[in-house]
Amino acid sequence: MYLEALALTQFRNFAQAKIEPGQTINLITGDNGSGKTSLLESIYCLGFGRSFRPGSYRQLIQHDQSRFTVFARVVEQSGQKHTVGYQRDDVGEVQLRIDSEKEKKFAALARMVPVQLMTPESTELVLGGPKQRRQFIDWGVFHVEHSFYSDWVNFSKILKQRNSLLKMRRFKNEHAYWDEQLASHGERIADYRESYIEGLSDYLSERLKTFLPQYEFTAVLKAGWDRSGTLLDALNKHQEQDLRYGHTTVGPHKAELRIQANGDDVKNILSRGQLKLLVAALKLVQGEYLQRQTGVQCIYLVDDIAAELDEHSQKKFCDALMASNSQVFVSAIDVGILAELFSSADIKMFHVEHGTVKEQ
Ligand SMILES: Nc1ncnc2c1ncn2[C@@H]1O[C@H](COP(=O)(O)OP(=O)(O)OP(=O)(O)O)[C@@H](O)[C@H]1O
Repeated sequence: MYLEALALTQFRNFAQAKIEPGQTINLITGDNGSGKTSLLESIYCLGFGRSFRPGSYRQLIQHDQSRFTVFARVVEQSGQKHTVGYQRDDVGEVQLRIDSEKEKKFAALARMVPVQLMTPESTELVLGGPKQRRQFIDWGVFHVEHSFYSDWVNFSKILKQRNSLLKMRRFKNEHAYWDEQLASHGERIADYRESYIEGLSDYLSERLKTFLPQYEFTAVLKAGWDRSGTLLDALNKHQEQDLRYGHTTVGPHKAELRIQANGDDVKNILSRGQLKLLVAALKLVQGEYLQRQTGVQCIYLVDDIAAELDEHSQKKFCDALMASNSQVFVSAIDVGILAELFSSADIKMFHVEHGTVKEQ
């Protein structure tokens, strides 16, 4: 899929802005503080319902205004078009629209706008805690396996209930009911994740052979409990411990994806630039896998491509972005080397200046 039109109202420093992006490479240029990242952020909001930058949603609303709106016309692989709209006001009220109809669930919008983001901070995916990697896997599973979402929502609700009972030490009487529910959703979540990582692994190995050929990579998924037994058994076994800690210590919410290079944690072995290339590989293959499994193409948002990548690495990354045939939005201060890197692509250029954007 791709965005045929994007319109922002009172979003960050944009009072009103409209663009008609190209189907492949879109270069967004402008000085520091002009609004390049904000433009990418607005697209990200359609896919995630929140920003990738720290702070509250209120910071997305233009100063002295009371709401922001992001609107897009989405073209599916089949050629079918839909309009999607996301509005949020300063008291947190959210209005979602798909084809002018009100929509209650953000997941419906997210499904229509699969977005992958690369920023200089994206290395947190491998340097940060396991939650980042669980979110990475879950993005993929959510878009590939549609029944995952209801298991995930139910699991999260029950986990919250179970944890509050554990905290109040009122767990014992009710535990059988909660544990059975939690275990059945949890087992399914683990199965989905396992088969997703299994499917993704071949694509990842291939991509890493080009990106970082000097290393042998492995990606091992730990389910969050010992899967030689059931989750129900693990919950029973850890009940004393859970009561002591006041929360559930086993289950898919404790899953971890361990990525190693030459048998060592990538954190210990790769340079900053190599880590960025690894993360680029992870994000690219998620898009590739999504397309293979569902026929849907995701949108790549790339903020400041040059940061920490040498020219050789930038070329590998840009070549892979072009080969994906997906819609890509790349921000940079000036066109500089980007025009050369993307010279074989059909490029559309936009220039941002003080919250206004013009096609060039
Ligand atoms: N809610 C808001 N209302 C109005 N202006 C805002 C709001 N939030 C941020 N800004 C301003 O919007 C401008 C654009 O920021 P943005 O991060 O998008 O710039 P950029 O072009 O990506 O800059 P850089 O090249 O430095 O990364 C900044 O000057 C910022 O102060």
